[in-house]
Amino acid sequence: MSPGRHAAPDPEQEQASLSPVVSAASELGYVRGGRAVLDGITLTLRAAEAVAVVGPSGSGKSSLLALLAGLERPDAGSVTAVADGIRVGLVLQGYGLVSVLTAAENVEAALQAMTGEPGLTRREVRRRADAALDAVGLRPVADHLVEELSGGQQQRVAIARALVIEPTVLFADELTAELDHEWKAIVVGLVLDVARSGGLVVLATHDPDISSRCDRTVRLVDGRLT
Ligand SMILES: Nc1ncnc2c1ncn2[C@@H]1O[C@H](COP(=O)(O)OP(=O)(O)OP(=O)(O)O)[C@@H](O)[C@H]1O
Repeated sequence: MSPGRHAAPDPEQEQASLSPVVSAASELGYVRGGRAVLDGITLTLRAAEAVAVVGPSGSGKSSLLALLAGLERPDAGSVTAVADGIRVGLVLQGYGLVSVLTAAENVEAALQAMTGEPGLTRREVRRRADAALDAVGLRPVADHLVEELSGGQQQRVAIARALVIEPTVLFADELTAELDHEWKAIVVGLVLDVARSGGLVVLATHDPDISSRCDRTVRLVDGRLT
């Protein structure tokens, strides 16, 4: 037996073996309607991890995601995106799709908005959009207007739009709220693949099936981490 095999882990060595920090929140405060929606949130998020944000309705999960994604500004503290070249995929409540465009056009728009992909031909954009829609079972309705799709189909378009850019960070709010059991399992697998490929995934969820598949859970109660 090698000497020191049972020695306590060296904290410095443990730190070195952790994945790089992608985003860090420090003492975040967020006030809306005259009350503290989030208070004193300090959180370190690393590459290659899937983090579930759980807590009762109204505890601040969506607000925390919005701050981490840079969609809202904190009233106290800060969010720092540490890694370079972050490509962020978002699946928000309400989805934010353009209802008078087709499913494929919505997904293509995300690719076209991407910087750093010179020489992406029209044909290649469509090919990638079709592949992303195929992964969520929507290839047959790729040319349908979003407003003609069901809620669950619209949710899957939003997921395809987030995944098509091959995100290095993915924030999703109630990712599978409108999906049946079968699609839920498939979509959660696709999203967790982002973390398995070295990305950061942050999922706000009420669903224990989803949080149990994540690497780590952070719990909010009344805007504070518990
Ligand atoms: N713009 C706003 N104005 C007033 N109150 C707000 C605003 N945004 C959020 N809140 C309040 O902040 C609290 C947290 O909301 P948030 O949507 O972040 O919670 P949540 O945990 O995601 O809830 P749910 O699980 O129901 O989606 C709620 O009480 C909400 O009413």
